[in-house]
Amino acid sequence: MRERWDSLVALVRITVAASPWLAATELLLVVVMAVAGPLQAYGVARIVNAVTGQGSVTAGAIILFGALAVAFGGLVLSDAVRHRLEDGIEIGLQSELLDLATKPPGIGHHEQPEIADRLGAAREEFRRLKGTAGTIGSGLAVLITTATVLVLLAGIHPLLLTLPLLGVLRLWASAYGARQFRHAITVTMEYNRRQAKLLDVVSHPGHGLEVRAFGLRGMLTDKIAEQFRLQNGPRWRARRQGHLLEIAARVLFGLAYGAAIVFVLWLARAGRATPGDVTMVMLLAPQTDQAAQRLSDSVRVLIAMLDVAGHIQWLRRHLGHQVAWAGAEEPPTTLRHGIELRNVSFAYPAAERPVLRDLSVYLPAGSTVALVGDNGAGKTTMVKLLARLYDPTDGSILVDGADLRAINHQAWRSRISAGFQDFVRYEYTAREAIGLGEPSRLGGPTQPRAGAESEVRTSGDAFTDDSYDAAIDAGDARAVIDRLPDGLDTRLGKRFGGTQLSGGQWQRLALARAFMRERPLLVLLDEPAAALDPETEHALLDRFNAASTATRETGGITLLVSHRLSTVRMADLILVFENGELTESGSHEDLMATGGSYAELFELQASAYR
Ligand SMILES: Nc1ncnc2c1ncn2[C@@H]1O[C@H](COP(=O)(O)OP(=O)(O)OP(=O)(O)O)[C@@H](O)[C@H]1O
Repeated sequence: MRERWDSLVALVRITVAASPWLAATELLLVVVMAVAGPLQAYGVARIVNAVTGQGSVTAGAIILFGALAVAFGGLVLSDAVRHRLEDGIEIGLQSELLDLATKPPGIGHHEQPEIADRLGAAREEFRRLKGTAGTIGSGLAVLITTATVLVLLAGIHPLLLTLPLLGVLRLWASAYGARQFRHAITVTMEYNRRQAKLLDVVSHPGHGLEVRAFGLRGMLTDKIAEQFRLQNGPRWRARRQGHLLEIAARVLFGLAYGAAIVFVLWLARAGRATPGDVTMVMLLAPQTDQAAQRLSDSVRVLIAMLDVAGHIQWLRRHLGHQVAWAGAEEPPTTLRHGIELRNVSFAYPAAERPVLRDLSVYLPAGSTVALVGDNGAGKTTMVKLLARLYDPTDGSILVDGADLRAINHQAWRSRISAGFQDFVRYEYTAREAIGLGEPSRLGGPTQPRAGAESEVRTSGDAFTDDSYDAAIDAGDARAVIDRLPDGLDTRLGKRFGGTQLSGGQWQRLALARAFMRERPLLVLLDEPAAALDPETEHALLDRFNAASTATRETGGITLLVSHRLSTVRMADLILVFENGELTESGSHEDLMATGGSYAELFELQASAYR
């Protein structure tokens, strides 16, 4: 109950935040229009009585036409107000959800099923909240209409109050059905998420070749249909139950309506009711029915809205808490000593076993460090911890002695450059796709929204052509750019009518991007050239080293993850991982002299090339 109340408060706040004035106007209009309906019936009754010789026609006509004018004017005005209010709510919620999903410093929240479910549900249904003022207003309006109708009917005969009472029964049926349906939605959210994921696999153009080559289409579409069935079975059953209950309540109301008319006719014949009373019952009884219908619609919509508002409120609480772990200190301008991992252990969210265990290692300033080890040994996880996508579960990472947790994560990341195996294919112009390696100097579309906290730290003037040339050469992307019809200004990607690139060409642009940031404190290269042959990877690393002179000047550390030991041997320090633990460390010569697993693997790889 308390949760529902919190959701209701959140719902009202969301609407008022969009525009207090528009929200208040909408509410007022709805209330005024609510009184106008029953007043019209009252006006007609007065006219009928006047025609049969009781009272004046003028008074009845004034009430009738006054109520009609208010209803019409209110309708026109409320339409305009509602649209503006709805737009405000939609824009506000859209950017809030985006902020909630992206503001936490790490990415752990995306991997927690409850957060993923609630984020998915909120994203899918947040537009429902646009109509909050209308729905709450309409509920209030119905209550006012019903109160007016109650007074008018009670004036004729108290027994007629049975009609609005049956309306309450209908309302209960509707609320019960709506609650059952929302419950069915909540318990089937997981199937919805799986279905979305599978749809993404089937419909993503990049997956087309593999899906067809393995003949997976049939199997995947069957799986999608299965998730659809699992999701919709309980939802349809809940909906059907709700409908049956509502139909039963409506039939009961219809019978009571018939009985009420017979009853008031009997009263009129006995001289205990006027012809105006008969007309009024005939007009008001359907209004009670409509009121019950509108109120049950409002209740159904409100229950759905409360669910969505509840998700948003929950996300605010949980993700807001995660935002709190963002530190406030600035990173050092230059690294004087290096980065130390002290007794670091790490387990992924919701995972039972730690992936890294009690890792202690010193990465000296200005050095190139290579991470090697079997698949799943924990190399990428260490890279993610250094980029502060996650915080260690135990132990700490010290940057020149300062705990990384105390450093502002955005400021820290603005001093990191990176090249990954799973790089992003930005379908912008080639200039932008490369320049995004240092967005603060790119200008234009990457500038933050007004009022939003900037993720982009200014680090110098806009790029010159020389900056691009140097990065393109270092990333070995010159041939790719030369073949583009408009050079750097060519739009990339077929989706927006641009030029499509091959996997290797995209990769070279990603590498050029990694060279755009000047004076980084940390360069993270996680198998950035996995799709290239060993010689090209070697040459790339040489270029990276040459370009890293500036990095070394600032004490910057280059961290390279690679399975090719011929490339790795040039590193100052090689760290060998096995099953989440650091088993060997030292220079190539040291490790070869030790004769451990590194030396064994190096010999094995070298013999394959002899
Ligand atoms: N997001 C995640 N959630 C849960 N477990 C994860 C996640 N990412 C990786 N893991 C697990 O952590 C372990 C280490 O993964 P990691 O990616 O660090 O290995 P790696 O040494 O980089 O492997 P590779 O050489 O294959 O890239 C693996 O067992 C993997 O299953």
